[in-house]
Amino acid sequence: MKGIELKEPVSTKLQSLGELQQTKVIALFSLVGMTITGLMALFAVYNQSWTLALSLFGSSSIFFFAFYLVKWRNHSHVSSIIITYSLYILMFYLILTGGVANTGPLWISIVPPVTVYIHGLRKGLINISIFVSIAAFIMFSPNIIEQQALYPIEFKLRIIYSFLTISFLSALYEYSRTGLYNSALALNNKLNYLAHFDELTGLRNRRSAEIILDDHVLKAKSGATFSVLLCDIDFFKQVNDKYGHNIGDKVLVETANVFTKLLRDTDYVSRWGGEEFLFILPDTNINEAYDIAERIRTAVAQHQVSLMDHDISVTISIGIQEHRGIMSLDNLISLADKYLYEAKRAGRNRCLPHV
Ligand SMILES: Nc1nc2c(ncn2[C@@H]2O[C@H](COP(=O)(O)OP(=O)(O)OP(=O)(O)O)[C@@H](O)[C@H]2O)c(=O)[nH]1
Repeated sequence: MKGIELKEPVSTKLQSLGELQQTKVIALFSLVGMTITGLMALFAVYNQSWTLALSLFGSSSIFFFAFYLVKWRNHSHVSSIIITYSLYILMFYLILTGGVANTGPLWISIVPPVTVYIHGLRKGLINISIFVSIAAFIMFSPNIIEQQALYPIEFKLRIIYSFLTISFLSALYEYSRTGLYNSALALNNKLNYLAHFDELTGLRNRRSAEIILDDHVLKAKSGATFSVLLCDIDFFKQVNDKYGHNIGDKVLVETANVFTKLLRDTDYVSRWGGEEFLFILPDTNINEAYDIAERIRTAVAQHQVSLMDHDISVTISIGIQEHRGIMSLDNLISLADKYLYEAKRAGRNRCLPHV
């Protein structure tokens, strides 16, 4: 049943905005990575550190490839994997060789923010733990390769301490960032829901019904038929006056439930106003619409709303109108309203016109 189903999925807009932003950041990371390693490579050439220059140029090309993938091929996931792991390999290389004047390990502080942003908190922390274990192993193990850089123990310890502190701060930042993002997403869902649905009954609201009506009026130009039922609860003011507004609300909710249970999969029902409801019945002529209206009217009249000490029931009046030819939306609704008014005048608890 389409009674409580959204035409376009909620939250997708904000979600895709978030994905778009992440794609942009991945592109930016790869661009910055490419530029920095490129500049460092030039600096290494200037210093005649040929192996370092070659590795940095290699890294710069990999970052360019990651940039190409995200920018022109839309492969942001592959690109993010390339950025992360080529960054790790470059860092291990800098720790191992010392980079320029044994300052290579200083660069590992960029690993935590990049990792948690790209991989999220859980996967990011796992990656960081693996990274720091390997980095510590390289720094603290006896020489793995011949030209391995040697660092004073105080330097190695402080590099690890500062790395852990930056990891903690990055995780904290990512935690609050995702928390805020999720609250914005939930709020967006709620606003989107309220823009299309009535909070009390859960039915579509008038705005949503008007969008569907516009669509059907347009389709009717190419020969499609549809009908509307404008329905109003009889003497509803008396229900409020006698039992109070809260019971009045309960009656509205239960009446809405009766409606949704009776609808066909293709039909729509909306809360048009206070105690007024509008049904849209696609591919339905006036005769079929009358049968449906009668079924709805009878079901509401037979339904008992259970209160603490007794039950109450209400009746409804319905004005029916089939869309014909190039009838405008206003014309369609005002004709349905005219029949509803006649049904009220004729004694209520009825559907008009008779067919
Ligand atoms: N409980 C409750 N009452 C509502 C809500 N919206 C509108 N109403 C009430 O619906 C009543 C409508 O009253 P009227 O327009 O006089 O119509 P009626 O008493 O139903 O009489 P007829 O339509 O002529 O049969 C008013 O008392 C409104 O306050 C709502 O969301 N909750």
